[in-house]
Amino acid sequence: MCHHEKKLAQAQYGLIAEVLAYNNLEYVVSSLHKSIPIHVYVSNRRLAVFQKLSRYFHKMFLRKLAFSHNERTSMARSKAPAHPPIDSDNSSASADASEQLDDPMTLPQDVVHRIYPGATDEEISDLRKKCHGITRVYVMPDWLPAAESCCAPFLEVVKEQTARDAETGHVGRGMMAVQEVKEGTFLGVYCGQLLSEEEYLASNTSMVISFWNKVRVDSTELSYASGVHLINHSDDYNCVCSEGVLCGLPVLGVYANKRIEKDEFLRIDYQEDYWKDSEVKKVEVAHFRALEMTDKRYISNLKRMYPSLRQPQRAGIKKKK
Ligand SMILES: C[S@@+](CC[C@H](N)C(=O)[O-])C[C@H]1O[C@@H](n2cnc3c(N)ncnc32)[C@H](O)[C@@H]1O
Repeated sequence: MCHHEKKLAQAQYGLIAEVLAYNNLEYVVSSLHKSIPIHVYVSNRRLAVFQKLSRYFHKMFLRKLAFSHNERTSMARSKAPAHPPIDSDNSSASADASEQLDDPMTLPQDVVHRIYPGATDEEISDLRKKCHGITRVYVMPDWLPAAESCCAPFLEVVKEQTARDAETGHVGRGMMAVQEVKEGTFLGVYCGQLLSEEEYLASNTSMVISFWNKVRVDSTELSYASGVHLINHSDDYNCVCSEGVLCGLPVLGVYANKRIEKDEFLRIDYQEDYWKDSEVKKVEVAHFRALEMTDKRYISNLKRMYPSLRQPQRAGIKKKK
């Protein structure tokens, strides 16, 4: 790998999300895949770097995919156990993958959830027929390129998410749904700085996510970027991560794996490794925001729960006719 390529690889992994989220939409780059029409909106300034990254990541990650079959996504707190290098068992898969580089349709389809921005329902069903094993298709949501921040309009960053056990206190920021979210809804791309193995080992942050058991994305520096990096842990989770390919680039998408109610907190399973040797004590987080006594919804919720409150009985003696 030449120096320039290495620099590119270390560029913000989240660029793809950033590119899509910018308001300044001047270009439409189509057909990154030869056989599938894909449209990506990028700003003028970022077009060149985007095209370069696209080619580079495409090559690099197809190779990774080939040997990362069945590996699960997990949150990585800091020093995770060293992952085995590409061993001889995998070398044939890796070689196969290099041969497949020009043909994205030969990816190991059972682990790849492809994301096709801008695809219509017809195109999606057509894709499903053509590519066996596609289990999840993300369609680029309208809010992604248009939003001022990349956070979905139906999500909100909450400053303090409480623990379920009130005495335990808070677990820091959290993400909440401000309207009902259907099962399967795409919630955002996990973006941040792509870390090398050395950088990862030297880092000491709780904001690194590792996926394909090889790639680590550090979201420490992000201020908003879709907010999915702020989702707190719960064993009783309502969203999951899914490795995906967006316009030929690998992304880590987060989606709702069940219906999420209005005012419900988003929760994700960081998995056991994250909590092993952690200084932070894992607690069960609140699933819903407690409403202020003065909140209008508090009163209407009470009325819903206790219908008798709707028409308060007047004390007093009935007048005789
Ligand atoms: C990826 S960050 C999530 C966002 C974080 N709350 C913040 O404000 O930046 C992970 C950190 O959140 C806290 N956290 C998340 N879920 C938790 C839980 N169930 N119990 C205790 N702490 C939790 C821990 O401090 C953990 O290291």
